[in-house]
Amino acid sequence: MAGIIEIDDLSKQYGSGTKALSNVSMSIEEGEIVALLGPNGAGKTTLISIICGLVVPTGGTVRVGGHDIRRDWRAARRLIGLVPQEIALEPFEKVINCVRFTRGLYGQPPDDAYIEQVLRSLALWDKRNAVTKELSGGMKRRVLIAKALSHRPKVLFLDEPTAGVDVALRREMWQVVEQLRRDGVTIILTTHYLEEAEEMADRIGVIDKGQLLLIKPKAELMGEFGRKHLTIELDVPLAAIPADLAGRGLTLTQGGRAVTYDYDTRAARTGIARLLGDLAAQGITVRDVSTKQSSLEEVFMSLIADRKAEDAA
Ligand SMILES: Nc1ncnc2c1ncn2[C@@H]1O[C@H](COP(=O)(O)OP(=O)(O)OP(=O)(O)O)[C@@H](O)[C@H]1O
Repeated sequence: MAGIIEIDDLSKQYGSGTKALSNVSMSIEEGEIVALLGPNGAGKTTLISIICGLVVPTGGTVRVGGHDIRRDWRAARRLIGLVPQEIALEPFEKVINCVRFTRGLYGQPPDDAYIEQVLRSLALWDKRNAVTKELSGGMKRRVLIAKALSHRPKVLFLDEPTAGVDVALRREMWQVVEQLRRDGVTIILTTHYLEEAEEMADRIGVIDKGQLLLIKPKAELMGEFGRKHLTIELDVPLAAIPADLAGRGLTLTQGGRAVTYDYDTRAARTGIARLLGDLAAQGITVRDVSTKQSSLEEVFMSLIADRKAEDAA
């Protein structure tokens, strides 16, 4: 079955000559949350802007709900809401009017019952008559979401929804997104916060230099690229890794009181049993062991670093 968004062989070269996207294809299912990650200038905003009809592609096609975004742009755009990164609100307008106007701009008839539902779901109903300049940063962002939802889109784009906001506000935003997921809205978000993607996304796409490096379910990505770190706490501190254990990828940490060992979770043999045996053979006694899964941040950094190494070769 075709996804709610079907992107096929999409490319964009700006007039300046910059190739911002190269042959990107992906399919997004209804109800999914997809996080797009990539360094600055990777092409994420260009991709979102093309789908939302703000930038014209130089090649390829995009369909939203089966509608081609160029030939059938009106129908495609009706299905889309965009929450931009920058907060731009009319400062002296009441919250409820901002949302009503946006709905009108989409050519939709007034529907105050629906707008009430949206404002309530975003915990803005009590603030409906406040002018936007009186709102906190977190509330303003929620007004942007309310505006983007005002015409009942099926797909919501969030461009760096929590850029520059504090941890408490970020968590609040995650809860809003979780609520939208429960309402069945398909969400595509860009973020520089890896923990955000790890927290919210079903699938993660990594874009670098205009190319989609991969798009995978989060769990699969972590399993495939993830490594585990084993920390072995020692009874007696070591001054150095014994010569017999050199070349085994061990690092002395905690001022010699621990040894860390990185291993591939997919490997047939992790080497842990052998390592513990070899430590015992050296007369090194172990106080405790613990393991830690590498974070998405580490996975992402290693992906981008591999690309840089390939480019340099
Ligand atoms: N209107 C434009 N005209 C010319 N070049 C542009 C334009 N918009 C973006 N670019 C270039 O296209 C490339 C991709 O930019 P884009 O904004 O899509 O990246 P991004 O992944 O969203 O970056 P960031 O994370 O910094 O927002 C960059 O090299 C950028 O300089």
